[in-house]
Amino acid sequence: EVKRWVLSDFDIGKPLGRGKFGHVYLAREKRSNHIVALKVLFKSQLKQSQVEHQLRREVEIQSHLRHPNILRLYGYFYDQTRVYLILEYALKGELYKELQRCKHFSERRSATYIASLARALIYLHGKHVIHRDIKPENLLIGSQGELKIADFGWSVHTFNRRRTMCGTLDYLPPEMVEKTEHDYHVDIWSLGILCYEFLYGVPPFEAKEHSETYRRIVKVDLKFPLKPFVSPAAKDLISQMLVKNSAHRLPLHKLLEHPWIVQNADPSGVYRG
Ligand SMILES: CC[C@@H](NC(=O)c1cc2[nH]nc(NC(=O)c3ccc(N4CCN(C)CC4)cc3)c2s1)c1ccccc1
Repeated sequence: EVKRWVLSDFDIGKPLGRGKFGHVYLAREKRSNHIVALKVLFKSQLKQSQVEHQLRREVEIQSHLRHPNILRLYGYFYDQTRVYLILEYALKGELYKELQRCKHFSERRSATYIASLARALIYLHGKHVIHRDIKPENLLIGSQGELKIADFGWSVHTFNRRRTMCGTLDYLPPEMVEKTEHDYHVDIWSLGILCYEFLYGVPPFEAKEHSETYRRIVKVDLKFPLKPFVSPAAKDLISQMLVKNSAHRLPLHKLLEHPWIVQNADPSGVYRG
């Protein structure tokens, strides 16, 4: 009984943002007056980059997920030239812009976000899904200030593997940089990178040249600046996640019991400022 959507089912509003292969618009479904985000992707660009299979997987995976910190995908449709994804509207926008505005987040805000993302990843991994692209640009903020993981374009079911990668290198764990096999531990690494960037405002292995970032990642050349002040407990958590041997990274359920999370994360998963 899957509904066949068409563009005329929606009133299109202002453009919300843009990403690879297309734009996302505010939209209202006419019959229900339900506000959604309509992601419009160009078939020509998808074909050119041979990512149609990735988009099919994104839709397949995201449409079956139900979690407060994972952006809902309600449906999709296409016409001659474009593919449309009907997505949950995240009212407070893009996390990376908020991070740019604040420079870096407090320990309480960072811990609250990291704990909610850990719970979302536990849910995902429980469904044998790896997101593989956890970074500020793929995180949105809902109406209550809660984080929503968006853009499952790089997610995979664990039984199949990926070959090529593109986009920012900063979040890649050693095993993906060295193109060895990888599994759900990659998301633990990326969450550690994210925690560092929330607290310091920059990712830990950032460098001018890609080759230098590569070298720092595979070496796990982790340094903690003196400014801004970050507690030893936070550094301890990050150091337990950014571990080269993926099997030795702190498991996500252990992360939720870590003293820094227990003492700083708001139990509701919502940062109220
Ligand atoms: C994560 C990238 C991805 N984006 C989505 O899928 C997206 C899905 C989705 N749902 N809701 C969104 N909300 C917004 O984008 C948004 C942006 C700014 C807003 N504000 C402006 C400042 N103001 C003070 C508060 C309100 C509010 C909502 C987005 S983006 C993407 C990928 C490819 C192509 C397009 C988009």
